[in-house]
Amino acid sequence: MFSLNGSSFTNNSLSGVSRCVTQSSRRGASGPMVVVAAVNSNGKPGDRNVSVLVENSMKESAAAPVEKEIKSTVTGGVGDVYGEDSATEDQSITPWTLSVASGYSLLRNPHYNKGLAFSEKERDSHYLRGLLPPVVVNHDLQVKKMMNNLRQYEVPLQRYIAMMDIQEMNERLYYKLLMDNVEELLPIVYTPTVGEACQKYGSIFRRPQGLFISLKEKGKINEVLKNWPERKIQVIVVTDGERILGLGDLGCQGMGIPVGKLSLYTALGGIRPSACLPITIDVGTNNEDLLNDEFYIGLRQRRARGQEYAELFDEFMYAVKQNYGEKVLIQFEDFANHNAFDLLAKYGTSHLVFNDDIQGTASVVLAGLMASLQLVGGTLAEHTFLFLGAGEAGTGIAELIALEMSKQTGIPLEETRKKIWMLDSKGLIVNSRMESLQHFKRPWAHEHEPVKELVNAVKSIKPTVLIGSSGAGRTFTKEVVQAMATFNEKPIIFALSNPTSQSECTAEEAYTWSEGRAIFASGSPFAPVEYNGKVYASGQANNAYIFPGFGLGLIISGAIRVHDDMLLAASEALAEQVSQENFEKGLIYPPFTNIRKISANIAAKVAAKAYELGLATRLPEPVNLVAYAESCMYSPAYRSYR
Ligand SMILES: O=C([O-])CC(=O)C(=O)O
Ligand SMILES: [Mg+2]
Repeated sequence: MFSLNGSSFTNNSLSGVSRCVTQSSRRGASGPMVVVAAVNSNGKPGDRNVSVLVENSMKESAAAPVEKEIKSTVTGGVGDVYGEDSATEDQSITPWTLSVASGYSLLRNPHYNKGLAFSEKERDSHYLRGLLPPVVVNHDLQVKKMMNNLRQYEVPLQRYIAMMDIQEMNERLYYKLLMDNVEELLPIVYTPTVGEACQKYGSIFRRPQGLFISLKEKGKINEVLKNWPERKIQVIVVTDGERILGLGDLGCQGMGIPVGKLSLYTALGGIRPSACLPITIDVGTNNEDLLNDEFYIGLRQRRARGQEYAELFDEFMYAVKQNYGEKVLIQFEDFANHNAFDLLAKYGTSHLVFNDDIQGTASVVLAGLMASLQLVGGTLAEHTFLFLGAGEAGTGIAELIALEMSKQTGIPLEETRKKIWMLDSKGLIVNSRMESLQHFKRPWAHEHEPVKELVNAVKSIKPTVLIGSSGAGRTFTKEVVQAMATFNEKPIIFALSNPTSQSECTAEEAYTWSEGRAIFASGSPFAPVEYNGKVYASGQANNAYIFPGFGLGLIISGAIRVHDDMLLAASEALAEQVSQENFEKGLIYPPFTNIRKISANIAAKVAAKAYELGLATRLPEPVNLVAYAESCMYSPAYRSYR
């Protein structure tokens, strides 16, 4: 129920407007205020079948006399809850209604705006007459026009900015564009262009996206969360900007990453946009260039560490739980190693948390390896792995591979780990270095003489699989790739570091130097390569394949914790989606064009695992989880407003 005084409401899907009202009314604020009441068809408050009347009351000063206006009521259909269609919501609360002060504000609200697609009837009933030119177009034509416009821009960053503007103008157009043109637009809103966008985020800054929580907000994070206009949050992606892709410390400008990841949660995984919350924790930056950049948008100080950092983070984590409950998924993204492992360990037992760089990357790479075995033969345990880079991605992947090997063979984890070697900036990780190793590297120290150079490690260990997770570009040299190709008929080479500039080698280098024999995948996309008259298309081993479906699976099952077995389930689900036709082209990942179907399959396996492990709270378990996952997905189709 709602109360006009704003003292109580129970619908947890309230728009931000109504929540603001509730707050300001409670405090008796004298500033600009919007009073929201929910009424039933008789105009009485408190019915489920609500109309929301928005009344603008400007009581601020004599210059702004009380202004009352009750205008248009926009009503949606069954399946939508407060303007959002997703069965991850309670479907019984329908229909939804939104009142807007005027047609003019409707056109400026990205959640509801349809632009030229408003019908004649809608133009009549929502005060839009004259505010739009006469033509009425459909969604498809809008998409076609926007794609034509986007393609005029030759510089990817310009396309990124144009996409930002579309998102701010018309959300459903943005998501339809992205979904209908996923292969073309993923490299724009996501890796690699998002990396450049973060580097220049201050300069291209327009309207803020997401929530910025800096040291200035210490002690007030609860209030900050309440400033966000949505109440029913299902996924948070949070970064502190210290290790943005392979680009290093970009401080507050790392915000592009949570924003981009959450766009994918919606477009690829079907989580409704209003349930997604991008957050950047700003504790400063050690990036001198940014500290001296007049357009930098973050705190101009060096990074807080130790207790100051821990306290801010703790306050944040508990405020999140308090505001959004224990089933909100918190995805950690692009933290530096030293924080990434600690935060995951610290909050993994009290919150629904997932580190995409450790766990999402691991799951996508394991899926690619499972698929590769169809091309090269053998079991996982029969292969030997060498990693360049022993940080979050490298050790995360290694651990998941070792776990899967152990499950398949019954050999203890300590033993399966011995099939996996790692080389960091100081050389091969060997027992004699044990004392000085960071804790997350220790399980990977094996008996071997010290080796400094990658090429020498390759020659000595003779891996069948070489994985780059170093963040350092062009480190798989010709000599390294050629060495891999001398003792492997089909060397498996994954150059995972992002963006493209940091990739350990290019697709062209991998195919050319291995004489077309490599099974190659990379974190950032590469165009198909022609070598000796044959075209080689490579796969993108990017966690974008996993996290949207993984998150959907957690949400639809009401999971309260993440478990490694769920990651293994996600890998299996993804590997199963690689078709014979894909294999024939040498592909070990399915194309992104089918990503929603892939995500539904991943979600179903993850959810099934959550039920099996007793970690699911949404009961009863749906009979057909794939169908259920699909039915839960957000659609960007326009609603018609009565
Ligand atoms: O964002 C991406 O493309 C993959 C990823 O998580 C990273 O590189 O940190
Ligand atoms: Mg990342």
